[in-house]
Amino acid sequence: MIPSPLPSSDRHSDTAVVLVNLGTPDAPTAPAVRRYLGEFLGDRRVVSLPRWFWLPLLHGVILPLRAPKVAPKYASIWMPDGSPLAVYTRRLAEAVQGELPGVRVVDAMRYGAPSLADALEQLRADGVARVLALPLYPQYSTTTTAAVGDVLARATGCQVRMVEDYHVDPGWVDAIAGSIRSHRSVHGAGGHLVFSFHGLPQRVVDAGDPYQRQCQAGAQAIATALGLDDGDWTVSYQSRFGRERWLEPATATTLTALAGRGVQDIDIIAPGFAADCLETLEEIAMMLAEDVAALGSRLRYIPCLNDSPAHALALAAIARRELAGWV
Ligand SMILES: C=CC1=C(C)c2cc3[nH]c(cc4nc(cc5[nH]c(cc1n2)c(C)c5CCC(=O)O)C(CCC(=O)O)=C4C)c(C)c3C=C
Ligand SMILES: [Fe+2]
Ligand SMILES: [Fe+2]
Repeated sequence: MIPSPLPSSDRHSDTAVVLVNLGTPDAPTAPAVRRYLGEFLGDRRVVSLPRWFWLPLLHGVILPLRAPKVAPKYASIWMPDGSPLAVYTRRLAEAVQGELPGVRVVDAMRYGAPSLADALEQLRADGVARVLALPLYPQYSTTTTAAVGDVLARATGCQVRMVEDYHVDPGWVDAIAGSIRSHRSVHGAGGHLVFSFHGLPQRVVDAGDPYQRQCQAGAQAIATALGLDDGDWTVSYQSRFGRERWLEPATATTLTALAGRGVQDIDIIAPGFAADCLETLEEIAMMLAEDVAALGSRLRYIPCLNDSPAHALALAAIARRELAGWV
């Protein structure tokens, strides 16, 4: 990875903050989607089926079928500078850099490019001694955050720490609440607010993953900050993949029930995603919005925090606090 040009004070800093996101294809084409999904779904943190069974199925059946189906969806959300997830993550790192002079801030991806392993190697080569990794997953999961930890554990030549989660961090809760408030001040308050989080297999949560508990606690903190009554908001889970049981209720089911109850305007936000991506822009803002419209209601999507100043401030505060305690 070629680091972006930075003021010399930052380039020569002995401390770095790495914002780590999931990753995304580098083009909206079937071969690029296949490469990306192959790396992502090939990680045993994400799919823990026995390798002898899963890898032939993944590469022989799932990827050849899924990549050509998903590539046009990526094409429908692609930005002039690339995949939204990559573009917003890069801009967010620049915004956080603005809040943390004297510390070098870079972005990296767990799967695909710019790869986290390459970023760590580059930082070490540049003489950085301390690296604070901030996975852009507000809620901890063994499927996502721990997979970042796997790469960090292999880093050599510098000290590495990781922020485990920030699901009820006051600055982050305020940033999300502020974004909902300003959306509602422009469009009016919808009849109901849905917090839609990426789903997980129920089996993963049953094995002790704290993800669902953190999603619930975070949504509750945001609802409290907004002064919402219990009946005015719902948590749901989207993006089911595969045949086993995933967390419930499913976002699609929740939206159908709300529209069926006659709720005209439904606001929806996805606080598990730091940056807009396929799962928000295509799945929620396009597909689910169409489904809701067909039932005679309106789904109003509130974007992720992306590279907003409030997001940069919240993440910079988390990083500053971690670095201050690192003596
Ligand atoms: C077993 C499969 C999956 C698990 C477990 C999973 C957990 C998980 N994922 C995110 C965040 C994102 N996922 C994204 C895309 C995506 N996720 C899966 C599967 C699992 N995710 C697939 C197959 C895909 C690709 C799209 C598709 O084929 O439908 C994305 C968006 C990436 C982008 O390029 O825009 C994000 C972000 C979390 C937070 C999470 C566990 C908590
Ligand atoms: Fe996912
Ligand atoms: Fe999806």
